[in-house]
Amino acid sequence: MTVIDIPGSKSVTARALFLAAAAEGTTTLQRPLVSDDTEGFAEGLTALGYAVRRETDAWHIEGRPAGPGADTADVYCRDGATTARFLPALAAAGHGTYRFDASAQMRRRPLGPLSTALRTLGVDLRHGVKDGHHPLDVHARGVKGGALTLDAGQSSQYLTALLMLGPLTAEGLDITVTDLVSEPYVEITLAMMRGFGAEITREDGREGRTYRVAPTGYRARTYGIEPDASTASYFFAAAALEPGRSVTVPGLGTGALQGDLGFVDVLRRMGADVEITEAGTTVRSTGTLRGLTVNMRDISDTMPTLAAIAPFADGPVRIEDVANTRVKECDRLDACAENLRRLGITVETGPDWIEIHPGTPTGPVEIATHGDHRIVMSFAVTALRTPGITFDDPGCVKKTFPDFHRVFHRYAHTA
Ligand SMILES: O=C(O)C1=C[C@@H](OP(=O)(O)O)[C@@H](O)[C@H](O)C1
Ligand SMILES: C=C(OP(=O)(O)O)C(=O)O
Repeated sequence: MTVIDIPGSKSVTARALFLAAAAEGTTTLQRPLVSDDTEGFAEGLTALGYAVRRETDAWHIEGRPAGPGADTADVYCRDGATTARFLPALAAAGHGTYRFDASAQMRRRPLGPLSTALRTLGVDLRHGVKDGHHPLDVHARGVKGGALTLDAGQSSQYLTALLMLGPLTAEGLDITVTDLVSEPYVEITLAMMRGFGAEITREDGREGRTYRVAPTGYRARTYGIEPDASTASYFFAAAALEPGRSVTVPGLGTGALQGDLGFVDVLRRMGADVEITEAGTTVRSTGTLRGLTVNMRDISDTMPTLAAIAPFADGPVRIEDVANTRVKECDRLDACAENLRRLGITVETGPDWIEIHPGTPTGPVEIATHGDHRIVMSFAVTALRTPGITFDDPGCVKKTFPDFHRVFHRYAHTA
């Protein structure tokens, strides 16, 4: 049995940074993820005039309930969509003029429905180059609140940004959602907001579901960040793939917030032995890997993980309802298909699905990563059983797991 210590959750760290910045008092985050995305988020907060003090295993943030300390700021969001989508909402609650920009990769990713929603709330928000994309300018004068309707069918992050803004408005916010992907991420948001003192109720009506967020503000606290479930998926997949192996991830158990831990249920359906306790999760290979059809709308960050082990299953693996993976760091359906085909595997794709047929991936092949950390980490799992796999940009794992190659190599070479 191999025990793997997985770094902190990106999604939990990003939310915790937002909530801490907006809270009354000083918050300590224990075991935050230290990676390009979360360092970019913390730097964004610093640019906006928040005091963030970083120690090795703890980050301390002085909250500013009235909003950013800076009157003007240039915020560079790097590749991080949590930074690029959450921070403009935080800034909107203050008073000042803020410019947000991002990497070329993030500039390509949409945020139109979030911009429209913020404008509906009276925020003066202007796009610099292309409507619905970074860069953007926010002229913030506080947000009164009110009601709005949101289509979060492309990204749940629009909803998370607005929900987290809710307690900072003068009168509260009612958000009616007509469509929603990645719903478990919204559950993380709600649980964490409540943990920082927010009050939210939910009503399901004919037009959609409405979240009512009260204008309570947030309270500072000490908050422990759980390990990243999407990162853990590579190790769980590796364990399921290789007869005789098992992986235990401590700290990701029955109380985990992240929906992506549900990836182990997919592995269980494929034949792996899975045990989830309060203390952590263990996946063991049974020597069987069955094909299946699976809807991954809720856990689509783990779609590439499954695609990368799919050829080793005894029948086709069909992954459905993952259209939004086309607007991530790259078009992940196309990137998975392209690389699997280069490895000699038969693959079909549609607008929101991919079907992968059994086969023996064959190198040498240089994986086209498209600068996407998940393409690298997923095909590193394929490489356990495929000699000759290399990557055109192995370093892009820094987005969420800078130490991935060392940790994965050590896993691969310990029995
Ligand atoms: O809110 C979050 O922390 C995230 C939500 C998901 O995005 P979408 O809602 O855009 O699918 C997920 O893919 C992303 O990695 C992190
Ligand atoms: C899609 C991802 O990141 P984000 O949307 O937070 O940039 C991811 O980490 O897979």
